[in-house]
Amino acid sequence: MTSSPAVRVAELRKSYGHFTAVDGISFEIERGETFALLGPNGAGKSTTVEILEGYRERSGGEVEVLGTDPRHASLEWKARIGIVLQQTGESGNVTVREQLTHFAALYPNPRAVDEVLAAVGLEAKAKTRIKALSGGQRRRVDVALGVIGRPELLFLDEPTTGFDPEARRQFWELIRSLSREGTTIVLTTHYLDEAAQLSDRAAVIAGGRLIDIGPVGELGTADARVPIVTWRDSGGVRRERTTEPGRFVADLVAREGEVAELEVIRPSLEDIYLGLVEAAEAATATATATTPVSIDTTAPAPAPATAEPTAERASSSKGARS
Ligand SMILES: Nc1ncnc2c1ncn2[C@@H]1O[C@H](COP(=O)(O)OP(=O)(O)OP(=O)(O)O)[C@@H](O)[C@H]1O
Repeated sequence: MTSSPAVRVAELRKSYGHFTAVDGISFEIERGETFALLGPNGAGKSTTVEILEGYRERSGGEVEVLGTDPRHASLEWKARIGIVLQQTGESGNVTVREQLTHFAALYPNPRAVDEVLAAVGLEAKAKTRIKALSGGQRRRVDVALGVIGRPELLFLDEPTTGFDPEARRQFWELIRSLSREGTTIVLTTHYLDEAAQLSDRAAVIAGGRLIDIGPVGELGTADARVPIVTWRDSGGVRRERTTEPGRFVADLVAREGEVAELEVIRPSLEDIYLGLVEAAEAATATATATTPVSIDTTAPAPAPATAEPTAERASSSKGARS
């Protein structure tokens, strides 16, 4: 058992032509941690994760995943990693059980197919062909394929998109049980409640830069985390921000007796996240506005950013085969 982190990223950079998608990001993920990567569309999350998975080349910086540079990943290394992609093409004529059985055979120490079927709530659909499943049920197959190989490190990219509320709760339980078994989990999601429920720590990325990182309850400034007490009196709904909500409520009740619609609201991860992203976007806009632009009429026009073909990522199981 080694104590090196599961993931170590130092000054990671990725450019697509002239466009810098990831701009010097550094972080570490401890073994056994559930770590969320948050950020608006186009922030650079998928690019970062694809580099960690070994499906995309980086332009600069250092990356180590389970002690290996993903650039030089072996088949053995790939078998230790599970991947649930944002979108997969898992469809076809085979049944759910056949698909899981087929992929389980590719790993040295797979989970039992029945155990995985139960964990993702697909027992009743085991004999159904994948093409006959609903979108949310197919997503569950994606998750099942990501965990069947008993990965040490599991990447989940928007795992619960299309899940109904019950399926999401069930999925959260699955992730918690994987985490209890010691699996390291890297979660990319736009559902901030999901990140708050599941993650130990989170990183927020915007414009290719890391704008905050820490335990989910400690992101943002202390000021942004100040609770708000709300209640109703004859003048309408009242709100008060206070770092001592208990004392404030005790004083309020001592003064006015029982008050209507009393609530102590702590800013959610979503509130904190939106504040962080807004501040980062405002800082970028200010920096852009104050940077003098010199126009060199003799210089050739810059070439358009070259689009790099989308990295050929595949489900973990395919990764293990290739
Ligand atoms: N193959 C590519 N060629 C050129 N630019 C790309 C390529 N892939 C991504 N980009 C650009 O890099 C930036 C980061 O994209 P990325 O997919 O990493 O963002 P993201 O944070 O995962 O976004 P989302 O939340 O929408 O999935 C975007 O501006 C995107 O347009």
